[in-house]
Amino acid sequence: MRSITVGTRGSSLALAQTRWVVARLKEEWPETEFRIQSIVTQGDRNRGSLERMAAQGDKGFWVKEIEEALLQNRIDIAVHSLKDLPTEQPEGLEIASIPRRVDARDALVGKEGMKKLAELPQGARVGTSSVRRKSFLNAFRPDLQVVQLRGNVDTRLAALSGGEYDAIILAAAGLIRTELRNRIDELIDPAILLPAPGQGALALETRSDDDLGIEVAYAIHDRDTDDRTTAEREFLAGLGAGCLAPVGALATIKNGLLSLEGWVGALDGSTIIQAHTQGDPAECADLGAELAQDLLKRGARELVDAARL
Ligand SMILES: NCc1[nH]cc(CCC(=O)O)c1CC(=O)O
Repeated sequence: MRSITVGTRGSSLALAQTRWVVARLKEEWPETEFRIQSIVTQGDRNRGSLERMAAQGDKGFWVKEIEEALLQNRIDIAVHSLKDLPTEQPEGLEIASIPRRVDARDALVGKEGMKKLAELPQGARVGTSSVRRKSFLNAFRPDLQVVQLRGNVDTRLAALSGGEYDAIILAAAGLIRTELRNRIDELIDPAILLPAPGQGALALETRSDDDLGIEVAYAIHDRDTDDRTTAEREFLAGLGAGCLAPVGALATIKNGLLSLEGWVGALDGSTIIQAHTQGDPAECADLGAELAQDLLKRGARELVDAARL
């Protein structure tokens, strides 16, 4: 029996999404044995210094050790949250497959009586770790107190029960994949808060010369999700930004037409630049790159750079 080792981070979300991937792969390749191996990354070790890493422009802190394990043949397929994966692939590695996206949206989880963003009382304390969500909250509801909230999904929910926050915002996909869908009080309309590029999608990464690993991973590839997230990630790359920038993007495909929304904001919400484009899904990469150029002409670089300082 041939055996494939699938590597991922050790968080409950990483393991849940990897078990999902392996179950799907097993359906396609019943004769193959799959093992799961968890790997500790720099992001897991140094939670407190995430901001410093972002300031230094370090983009790979959730994936570096996992990519080393791939390159050293310790694992054959790596499972990442696509939004954590830098837009440039290291030499010798490639994204072999992007499975079907779950839900790209952000979710609000609130205390009793704090179940909708628009209905939160003045001054409510909202926890989030992301500069994108912070920028948006400051723009949409400047009266709210945006409070730092770090850690994995379980830690964040525990902080909410601990009473430190009135509500928290996190990716819906993370809750759905860890079977906490029932905790979601509101799926925030992307017309209000655009998700992070690639949010809610996974990436299966392999060695570029591993034909077997690529073939195995590709069996669960989803073309629509690939086109959509390619447009979003080219937009992010075109802005010269990474996953810790105040950048939102969401592509949808309807009747054979890809629509892409892009957004960049100042951390304090004082400035927001947004734009929209649409076209043939086959042109997804160009659509993303062009939208980035559009926003750069309107001052987006300054906003991306300001968030780094
Ligand atoms: N940056 C952490 C991270 N990376 C992926 C997810 C959620 C799952 C996804 O977006 O696919 C999360 C947590 C969050 O943003 O709430």
